[in-house]
Amino acid sequence: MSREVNLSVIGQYVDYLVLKQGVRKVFVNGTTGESVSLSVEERKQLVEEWCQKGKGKLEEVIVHVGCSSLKDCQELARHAVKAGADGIAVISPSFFKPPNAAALRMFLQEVAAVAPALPFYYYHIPSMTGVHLLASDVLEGIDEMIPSFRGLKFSGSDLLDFGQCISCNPGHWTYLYGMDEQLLAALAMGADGAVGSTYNYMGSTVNRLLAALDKGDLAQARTLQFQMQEIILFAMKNGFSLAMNKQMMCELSGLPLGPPRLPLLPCDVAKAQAVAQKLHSALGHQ
Ligand SMILES: CC(=O)N[C@H](C=O)[C@@H](O)[C@H](O)[C@H](O)CO
Ligand SMILES: CC(=O)C(=O)O
Repeated sequence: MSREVNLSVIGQYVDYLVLKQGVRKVFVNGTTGESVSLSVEERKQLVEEWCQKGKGKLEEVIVHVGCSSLKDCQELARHAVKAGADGIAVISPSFFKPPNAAALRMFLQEVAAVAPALPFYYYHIPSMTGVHLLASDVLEGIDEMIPSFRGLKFSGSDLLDFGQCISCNPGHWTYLYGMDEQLLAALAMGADGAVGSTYNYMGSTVNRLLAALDKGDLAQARTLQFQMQEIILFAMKNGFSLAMNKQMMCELSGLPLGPPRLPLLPCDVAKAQAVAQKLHSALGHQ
């Protein structure tokens, strides 16, 4: 049961994101996209489909090209250039873990070097990689090593580390925060934007949060963050997982996005439906 990739729904999914959620920037083949469970060939096909179907609709397509093998990362980075991606991102390898921040920087440098014209991001997600290096240590001196380095996708809860990453900005780095339940705190710290699994169905909510903050309406931004927290906490109490997130994406988009691939197991549909119900009531729909 290899659970095949279904390329045919991507065009419709782009329309759903743009029209229903107001999401115009995507991060392809990341955690939610189960990139590490896919073959290099499948990842290439997905990138081509997203870039083609997103043309004229999406503003930015960042492609995650991280793998255990540096060679595979490089192949995917070269492919992302050809496919027309706007940027690439890389996680730390996690079976053989980099022994220190310098080793991870060297790994990132070797990937970035084959696609020097593409903006390059380090994707920090210690809960998944088990690599608990400080992101701020990884960033030390990275500007000189990787001229295309443009920033960080930070999916961790350590706002001390995140703050230190922001305070060392040479001026042209972008910070994307990836813990949806505490985005507002990260924005206060200086995050520029957000990438997260729940924005597949709370994209419009997070857009309202960002707009409220831009207007200086902190009370409204808090209200929206608390609503998002209520939904995420309810999901957590029901066993939130990548599989549940994917089922939520099916429920909310109405598209057959399918179950995850092994070793993950599908989520109980009734649980995802209960979370979807919670989402509607917390956000005041219906
Ligand atoms: C560890 C993890 O999967 N992080 C995701 C993004 O990177 C988040 O979007 C979380 O799924 C979300 O914040 C819920 O905890
Ligand atoms: C959600 C997210 O950040 C990812 O899929 O990588």
